Amino acid sequence: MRFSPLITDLYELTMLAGYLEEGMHETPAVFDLFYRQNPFKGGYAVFAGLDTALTYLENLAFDKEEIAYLKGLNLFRPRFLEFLRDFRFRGRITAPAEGTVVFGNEPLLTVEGNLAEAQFVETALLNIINFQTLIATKAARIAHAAGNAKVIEFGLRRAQGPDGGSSVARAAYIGGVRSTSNVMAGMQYDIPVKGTHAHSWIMAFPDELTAFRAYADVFPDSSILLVDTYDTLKSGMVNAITVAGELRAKGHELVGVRLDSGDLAYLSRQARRMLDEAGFTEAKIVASNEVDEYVIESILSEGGKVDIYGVGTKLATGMGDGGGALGGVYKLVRIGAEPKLKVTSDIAKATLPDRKKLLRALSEDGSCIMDIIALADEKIEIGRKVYNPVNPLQFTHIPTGVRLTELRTVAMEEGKRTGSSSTLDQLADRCRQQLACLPQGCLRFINPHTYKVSISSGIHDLRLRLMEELQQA
Ligand SMILES: Nc1ncnc2c1ncn2[C@@H]1O[C@H](COP(=O)(O)OP(=O)(O)OP(=O)(O)O)[C@@H](O)[C@H]1O
Ligand SMILES: O=P(O)(O)OC[C@H]1O[C@H](OP(=O)(O)OP(=O)(O)O)[C@H](O)[C@@H]1O
Ligand SMILES: O=C(O)c1cccnc1
Repeated sequence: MRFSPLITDLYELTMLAGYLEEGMHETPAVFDLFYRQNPFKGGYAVFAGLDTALTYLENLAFDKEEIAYLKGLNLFRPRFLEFLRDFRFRGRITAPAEGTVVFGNEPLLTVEGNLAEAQFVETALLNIINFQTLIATKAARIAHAAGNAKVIEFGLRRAQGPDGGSSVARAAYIGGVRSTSNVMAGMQYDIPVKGTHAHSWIMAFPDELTAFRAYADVFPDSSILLVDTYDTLKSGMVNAITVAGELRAKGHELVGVRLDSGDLAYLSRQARRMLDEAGFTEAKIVASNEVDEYVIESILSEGGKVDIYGVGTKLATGMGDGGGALGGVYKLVRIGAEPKLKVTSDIAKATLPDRKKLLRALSEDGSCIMDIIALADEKIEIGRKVYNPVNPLQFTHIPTGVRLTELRTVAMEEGKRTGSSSTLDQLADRCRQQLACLPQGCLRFINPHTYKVSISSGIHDLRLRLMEELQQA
């Protein structure tokens, strides 16, 4: 799939033209992509979007029409337009695998290349990684709340445009949502497609029973009937059970019913009772209507009997406190041989300089203990002093008995992928396994436990030295 290189902010192009004029375009540079606060005021994020980002980078090239369009802006010199003809990304990408659980301040993607290519890809990489990571995280929260119940993604109609809808389905799958109603995403990413029918199907027929019978006739082995058009318990459930009986008499089974309004806890309990009493113990109950992780928790706390949640708007738009968008940023951390620091009066916003590695300390049973951000060539040993990245007065030591693993690998070298893509199932499995290894409190929605992310003494000392140098300058 080709992404146009014009999927960018104008300033990436003006800076690129400027670097060319200044003769800086070939200077080696390193950028880190990271976010500061976990989305949804939650305890973690699920990294997603890498494969999409690599596809973008691998195919990055301006075609004739795009260059002609830029020429028509009367902004750029001919030499720059000429330069764009052979412009490609030939750098290195270091990143965690998709589905990895990550935290604020951790370098996610590190982009190394010449200043021209490494700067230019900022906007597109942020667009891809911010959105998919946000949605994978929301999906993981919803799937966690749902427990043994399954979740179908119903969000296309409320997603941020048709392409946003496809990214939603992909990222939601990584986060633990098992299927989508989005047929294009099904074809593109081999995600199982699932669905029921709308209220308009019922309204198009003279009455509800006739509508149910007609649907069941066409789909005798895959009907989920929407029971809330008139009255869920007095009409919808009664008619659905009639049709379930008729189907069984012909050797078929009703797959289930869908509730789309009212108190989903109460209605699902009643619907379950009615289905069971009529002998349809295997028929599933699907619940939809502005469902999110909080609604699911509430339904479960009241003994709701939902087998499958259909989740649309709140998943597809990453809605929620601290949601809506992931605030990932892209910062220069090294240029030429010099580590770089962006300082503000707020140390929490000062960037972490230089090329880094990201380590995770695991206990013997694989539980996550803490993450450590260190300089790429720094030796990190058990017992070493490490610092809180936003409050260097707080420090701790890497505990004994842990095993340190590198969370990131080189995913692209000289503009080419270093390995083949994983399947979405492998990415979703990784996410599930990693969430199971987090401290339990990180998964809770209200005031989650803050997972410890520390910086090494190497980064700490380098940051202090650079800050002092800047103050003296
Ligand atoms: N047991 C429950 N616990 C918490 N929230 C619930 C429960 N049951 C339903 N909800 C949520 O309450 C809200 C119900 O909203 P509202 O009352 O506007 O819908 P409705 O009138 O039932 O349906 P509609 O307006 O779509 O016909 C939805 O967001 C739904 O997800
Ligand atoms: O509520 P969401 O999580 O976004 O899930 C998708 C919703 O989309 C459909 O109805 P739509 O909202 O189009 O109309 P309706 O609810 O008024 O029938 C469906 O019936 C769900 O209610
Ligand atoms: O198949 C469904 O029931 C469905 C699909 C999209 C949105 N709401 C419901």
